[in-house]
Amino acid sequence: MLGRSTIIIARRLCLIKNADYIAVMEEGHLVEMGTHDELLNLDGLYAELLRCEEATKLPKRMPTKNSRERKSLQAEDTSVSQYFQESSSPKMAKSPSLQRTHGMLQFWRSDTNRNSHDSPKDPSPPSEQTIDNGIPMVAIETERTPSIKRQDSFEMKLPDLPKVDVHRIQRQSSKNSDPDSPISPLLTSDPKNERSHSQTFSRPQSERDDTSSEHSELDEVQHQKPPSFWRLATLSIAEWPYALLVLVNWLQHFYFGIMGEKMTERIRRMMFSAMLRNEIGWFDKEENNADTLSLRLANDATFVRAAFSNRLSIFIQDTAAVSVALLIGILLGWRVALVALATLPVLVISAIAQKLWLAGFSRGIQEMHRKASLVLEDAVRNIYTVVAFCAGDKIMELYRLHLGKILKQSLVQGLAIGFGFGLSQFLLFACNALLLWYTAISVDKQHLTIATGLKEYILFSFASFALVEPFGLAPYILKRRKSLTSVFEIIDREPRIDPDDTTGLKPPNVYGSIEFKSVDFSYPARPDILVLSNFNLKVSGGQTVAVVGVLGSGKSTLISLIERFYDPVAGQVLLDGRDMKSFNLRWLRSHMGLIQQDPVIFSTTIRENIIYARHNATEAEMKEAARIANAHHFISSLPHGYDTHVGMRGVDLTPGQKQRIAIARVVLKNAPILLLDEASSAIESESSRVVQEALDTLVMGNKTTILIAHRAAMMKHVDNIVVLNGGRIVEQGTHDSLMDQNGLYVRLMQPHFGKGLRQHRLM
Ligand SMILES: Nc1ncnc2c1ncn2[C@@H]1O[C@H](COP(=O)(O)OP(=O)(O)OP(=O)(O)O)[C@@H](O)[C@H]1O
Repeated sequence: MLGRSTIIIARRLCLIKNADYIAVMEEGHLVEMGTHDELLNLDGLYAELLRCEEATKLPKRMPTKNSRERKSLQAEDTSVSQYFQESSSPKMAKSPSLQRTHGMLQFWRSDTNRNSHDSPKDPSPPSEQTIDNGIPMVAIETERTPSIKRQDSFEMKLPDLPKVDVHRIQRQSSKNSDPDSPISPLLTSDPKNERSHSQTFSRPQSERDDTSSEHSELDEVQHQKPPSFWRLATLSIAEWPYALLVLVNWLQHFYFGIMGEKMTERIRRMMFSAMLRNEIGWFDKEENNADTLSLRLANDATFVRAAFSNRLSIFIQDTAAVSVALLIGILLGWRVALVALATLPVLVISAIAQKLWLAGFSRGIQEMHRKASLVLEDAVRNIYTVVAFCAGDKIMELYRLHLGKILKQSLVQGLAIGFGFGLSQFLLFACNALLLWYTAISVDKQHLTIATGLKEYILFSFASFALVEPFGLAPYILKRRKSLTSVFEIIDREPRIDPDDTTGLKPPNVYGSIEFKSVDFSYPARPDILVLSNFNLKVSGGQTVAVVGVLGSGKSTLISLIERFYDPVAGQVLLDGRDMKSFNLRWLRSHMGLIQQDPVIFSTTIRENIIYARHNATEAEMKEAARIANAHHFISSLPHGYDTHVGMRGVDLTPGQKQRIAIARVVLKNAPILLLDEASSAIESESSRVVQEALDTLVMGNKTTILIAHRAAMMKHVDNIVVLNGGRIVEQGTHDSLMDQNGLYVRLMQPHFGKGLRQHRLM
């Protein structure tokens, strides 16, 4: 360490003997300083510490030759410790100087042991006035004035409260207790007697006394042996439950965990299939949008698991704990058990009130926070408008207003919550205090021993927690009962149009004639607005009918009614002269090929997307369908061909490519009825040409086709054109006849004209 300043904080003093300076600290003060030799000559704290360190190096316990010698040494120890106990008050014993003295006493004891071992015939301790090195005890006490700590002075200032003479009661209770009873050590055990359990069960005490002197040495030798594994088998009855507890806990979590996982999986599966079974009208509702449903699927099932599986395990555990506690409590002392029972309702009410109180209050604030965050959401969504109108300050002001309201509400609620919470806490502690008070009274009146009293008190303290816990769960379940009911609402709901209904007709042949007979229709989400009113239309089998009209005139609605996504409010939709409702729904839909305005592409491969229509289609059939749809060329040019993944909802494809895949799917399905909702926009011009060619090929067949079209070129090839306005047919005929009429149809066929027309609603 040459050329370097070194500061060592030493715990082993022998390491710093050669240090230039040794500083001895006590309670933050420097009390001694000097070299090793100087400090030894000073014979102060350093010397004392050194002696203690030396003492700890000695063997802790020197073997004694026989029990008589040990007894005599114990007697000496006792006399010396009595000397210290008597000569210093309990408060004084806490002072550091006296602790040091005590450390010296320890040192002296070991020294004595060593001496006794060396010269057993002269076991007498040194004079009471001197210990080791002849340092006078009195001198130590007077030299180092004991510092009185804060808690000492606090204790001294306490009023002289009445105290229960614990020692007297315990002496009496130990006299009264039956040592031969096998239950007594279990029921009256205290930490001091804890080790006596196995002794009690193994052998009566009287026998032990007789043979104690002979066996004590043997016992000692046995105790010094390292415990073997088989010693586990000799655990006493009191110790076995702890081992069992581990096993039972493990089993509880294992089985309830499995049960919970299975339950979650089953509920999710049931919810998912129940959701898919519902009619389209159900999905139109605001509360059943995709985001909400996926959230419900994720959260509600987990909640049911939490409510039933996890809570059930806690409930069973707590019920068992309370029952056992009550039983033991009554066995130990029925009086205290009755008082504990009386306090339980108060505990339960206070716990429930506390949780309901908190849940109720937080709900209001949460709602306010939600409203405030809507301001931000609105601003972010319309950020261009906000920035363009320099409306940032205005939005900020609005948000500040919301926050101000929340602050005001929170202050009021904070006070109320504080009071409610305090009250329920008070009740909790008051019940505890009552129990403790009554236990003390029972001990004082000698209805109970102090050990039993303490056990009863601790037992009921734990039992009250176990009792309150399941009731505490009630508000959680109440609060989330909406989720609980929502799960069963979804699972138990009977769909208005049931795809799993197997009772419907499945005729072997379909001619494909479709008729709308006096149909009134409004969407379930907007029941007051009639989209179709007294609508009549007949499409013969194999005929191609084009439906044109302004935006929102009800064209797509016709297709939805044919597919039975919805049922008419009044009137009938007929297939081959029979009400659509009389057919089996799966059969009906399998005879229709639908291409929607915005084609649906699943996030899988192109192959999977095409064969979605017919899973047993061969490779050749699939490719032929793609060829008819003008899709084979572009698919083959992709690196993975038909096995190309199209990304989420087909984001990797252009709208035209998506449209052609959808057409290929319908071609593959080869259904006798075609329903085409032609996209009027969103297809790039190049793609538009190939898409239109594909559609033209599709329409040219001899299938019944209902086509929502926007192109004049297409209209020339159709058998009948229906012009809709406000849910009514305003014109009908071939292209040429309608052109001659020079009505709405002519205007609609002018490029981009139809979009400017407003529809007339039927109310
Ligand atoms: N699911 C729905 N729920 C409620 N109203 C709807 C629903 N679908 C359509 N509508 C309304 O019904 C009316 C007719 O819609 P429809 O889609 O049949 O018109 P469209 O003529 O096909 O229009 P577009 O050419 O834009 O597709 C419109 O006013 C529309 O807003």
